[in-house]
Amino acid sequence: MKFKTNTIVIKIGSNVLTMEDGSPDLNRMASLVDQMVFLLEKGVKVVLVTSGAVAFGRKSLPLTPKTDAISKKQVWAAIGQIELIRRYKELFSQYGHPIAQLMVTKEDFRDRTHYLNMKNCLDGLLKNNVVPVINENDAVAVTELMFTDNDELAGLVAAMIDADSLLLLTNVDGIYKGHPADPSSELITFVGQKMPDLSQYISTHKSSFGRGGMLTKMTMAKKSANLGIEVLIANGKKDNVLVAYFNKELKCTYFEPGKSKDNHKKWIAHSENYSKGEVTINEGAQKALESDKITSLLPVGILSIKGEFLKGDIIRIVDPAGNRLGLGKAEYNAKTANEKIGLTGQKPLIHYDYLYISELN
Ligand SMILES: Nc1ncnc2c1ncn2[C@@H]1O[C@H](COP(=O)(O)OP(=O)(O)O)[C@@H](O)[C@H]1O
Ligand SMILES: N[C@@H](CCC(=O)OP(=O)(O)O)C(=O)O
Repeated sequence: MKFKTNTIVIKIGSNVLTMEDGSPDLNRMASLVDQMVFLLEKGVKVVLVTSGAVAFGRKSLPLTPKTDAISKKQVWAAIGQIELIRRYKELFSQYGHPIAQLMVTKEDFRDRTHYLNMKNCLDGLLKNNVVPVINENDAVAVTELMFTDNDELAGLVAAMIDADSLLLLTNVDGIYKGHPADPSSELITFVGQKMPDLSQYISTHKSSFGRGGMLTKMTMAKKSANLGIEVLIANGKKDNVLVAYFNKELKCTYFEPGKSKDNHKKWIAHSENYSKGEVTINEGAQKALESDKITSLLPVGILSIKGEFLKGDIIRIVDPAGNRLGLGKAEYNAKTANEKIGLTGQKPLIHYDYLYISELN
């Protein structure tokens, strides 16, 4: 197993930062910061995606059982985030390492301008050796504004900054063939690009404070690896986990990275949830897009168009039977696209540079 260590996104799950009774595990947090500083001093650029706001808030302000689930999450997150970031600030300050806080929602990944603004900020922080500390803005992110969990957010951030590695720290050593608590379950240590789906091994069980569970971790890991980022799922509750990572001795589930390194395509590949419309293409166009040739999607290959989209919006591409083929950025709006359906000699609806055809159809 070969690890590269230039830019790394480290995601720390709530359960890593909490003890069994739910109280913040400040010793664990301190140890992880020590190790992040170790990585920084070795020249690694570190971006931290951290959960823990709700868990920290829950401990400091008990709410009556009558409070509804959404309000609870908002109140605890709003209270807990200050505590969480204050602790990180104190711990990194001991070493003189500056940190910065970014609170984001799904909406911030939705359009290209927001996306590029966020990327510009992260690039600026990294250039100035500041560690960005990112969490979802749970106080405002409710229902459709929510990420599935911070694993999804970490994957989006890793793609955005073109990270080399994504390390998802949780409370188990990785993905097991079976329940992790069962001693006969075997840890899957390597997931190759061509390996079949692992979801059969994953139960819906989550840790006490986790949100998405192992299935989102695995889905995000696969997706990020397909985009050329190596991904490791490892146990953040184990001492020296980051040092072991640096020394290439980490016990974990490692996802082999694919070859893609194209940033536009990374953004598009992660945009499924934000797509505004759908275009059905004919068999000829499907063959061309799935071949190794550089091909844009032309109106002549389009059968029909659904939804209202504008220039710059992400649209889904489906085959004549409605199966999903990929995603792309529209070069013009739905009205113009409808007028051009089936016509030759027209500007592409999706340019190759902004086209992502999924390898996992
Ligand atoms: N096959 C499996 N291998 C490993 N863990 C699994 C598996 N199936 C379910 N899990 C559960 O997934 C949990 C980790 O996911 P999650 O609770 O979302 O963690 P986090 O809070 O770190 O994001 C583990 O504690 C484990 O109970
Ligand atoms: N943003 C939330 C965490 C949400 C989340 O994804 O939690 P986890 O599954 O533990 O990574 C918080 O800070 O409490």
